[in-house]
Amino acid sequence: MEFISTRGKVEKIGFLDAVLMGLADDGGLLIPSEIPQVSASKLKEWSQLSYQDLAYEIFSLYIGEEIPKNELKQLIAESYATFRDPEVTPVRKITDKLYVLELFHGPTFAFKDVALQFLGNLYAYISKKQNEIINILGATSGDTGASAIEGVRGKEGIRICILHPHQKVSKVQELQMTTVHDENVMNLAVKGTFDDCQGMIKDLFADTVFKNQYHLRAINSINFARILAQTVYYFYAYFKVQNADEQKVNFSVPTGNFGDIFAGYLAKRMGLPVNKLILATNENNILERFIKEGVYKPGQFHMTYSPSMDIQVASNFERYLYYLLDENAELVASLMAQFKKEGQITINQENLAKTQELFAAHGVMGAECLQTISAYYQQHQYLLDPHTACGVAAFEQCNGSDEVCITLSTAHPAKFNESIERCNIEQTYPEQIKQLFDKPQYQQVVDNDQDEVVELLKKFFV
Ligand SMILES: Cc1ncc(COP(=O)(O)O)c(C=O)c1O
Ligand SMILES: N[C@@H](CCOP(=O)(O)O)C(=O)O
Repeated sequence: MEFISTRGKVEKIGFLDAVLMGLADDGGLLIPSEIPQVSASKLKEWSQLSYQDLAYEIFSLYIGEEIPKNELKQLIAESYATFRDPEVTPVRKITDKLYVLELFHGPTFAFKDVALQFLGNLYAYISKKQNEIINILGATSGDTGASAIEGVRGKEGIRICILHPHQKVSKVQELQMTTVHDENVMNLAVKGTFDDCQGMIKDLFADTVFKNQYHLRAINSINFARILAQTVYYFYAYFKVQNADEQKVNFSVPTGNFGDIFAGYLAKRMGLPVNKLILATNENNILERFIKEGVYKPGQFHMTYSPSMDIQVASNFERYLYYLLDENAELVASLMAQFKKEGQITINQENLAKTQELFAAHGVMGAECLQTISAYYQQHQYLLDPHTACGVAAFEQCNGSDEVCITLSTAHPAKFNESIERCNIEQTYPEQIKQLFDKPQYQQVVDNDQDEVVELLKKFFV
């Protein structure tokens, strides 16, 4: 399998080079040159597989011979051995219409672990095999950072620096990142928003001289390996729905950077019979507005009960745009340049209709989010975290009466007790989270200033 850029200015490269490149060198995003197709008979075979075996089959389609079979199997086994549930991502049936796909059984209690446990091990593998220096630079609204740090802490040949928006992540998220005291980890708390953090790292990745000099590697969903690992649970969950092939099966996805829902889009393009992708946002609803109106334009930033989705500029939107525009890289490049200049992209009516054929969207306001948490707790004795609650509220709004829906549960409620307490629900913290409160924190608070960050990176990355 070869990889190309959404902006068309990168020579075709293999999977491992795509992982190391992270952001495409022309500023675009890497995607497979062709999307592998999975036949109905293959799907039937896959429906019987364990999570790990399914991951192996799907990964192999993209990795080919670049990692020997037994080594890939070993990487997958190690990555999912850290999960607390033997099914890795179990599916719970809540009602006849609603299933919840629990993605929070990994070490940091968020869906990010599914991809980042694998990517952390993959980086360690590449570092050892190819003697590559791995200096990871990432931005987080709370979950990616904790998960990426957990995936590589203490690993030889790897350093990691994570930027998070100061005082705009939950307390547990902050503690998960900043109580790690390994010398290969640096946490920078930026006085700004997640978009500021993400903007900074994207600029640094786009500066190929700096990127190559300091061997910068990405763990955000700009890295295609993240998307790939996240496609697996769409297949796995679909196979768990009773009589899925006789029903219309939707997925409802709490969305910020458009990464997780893009993985669902990719699964559909590979042949998984997904009916509709329901995009759930909070008050930061740029993506809801895009799906309803065809205009992609950042709005005012809001702090919400679902802080991990407090995102305005969604990295993976560009990947979707590429496919929406019939893989016309030149057009994508010019639209992205226009976005940089004018802060807005508008698609035509034909493309809006195409988008609305597959996507529905609902922006969930704070009161509706809390009300959904309370209602599901009372009626189904099931405690939703605020991001998942947005997904469930969007399911209620957008699911057709003849459709079933799998809502992605992207985090454990214990990570967001600030929001759960507002529903007057007392929850018990898992032991791993409880112990964080006794530990000292290590982080540097910095201004929202790229030069200040660069100086710190130069000292930290060897
Ligand atoms: C708990 C949680 N839910 C949902 C999201 C949104 O996922 P994505 O950015 O892939 O759209 C995030 C972060 O991105 C998250 O941390
Ligand atoms: N919500 C994310 C934001 C970063 O998204 P990513 O999927 O591109 O890593 C987070 O928790 O950090």
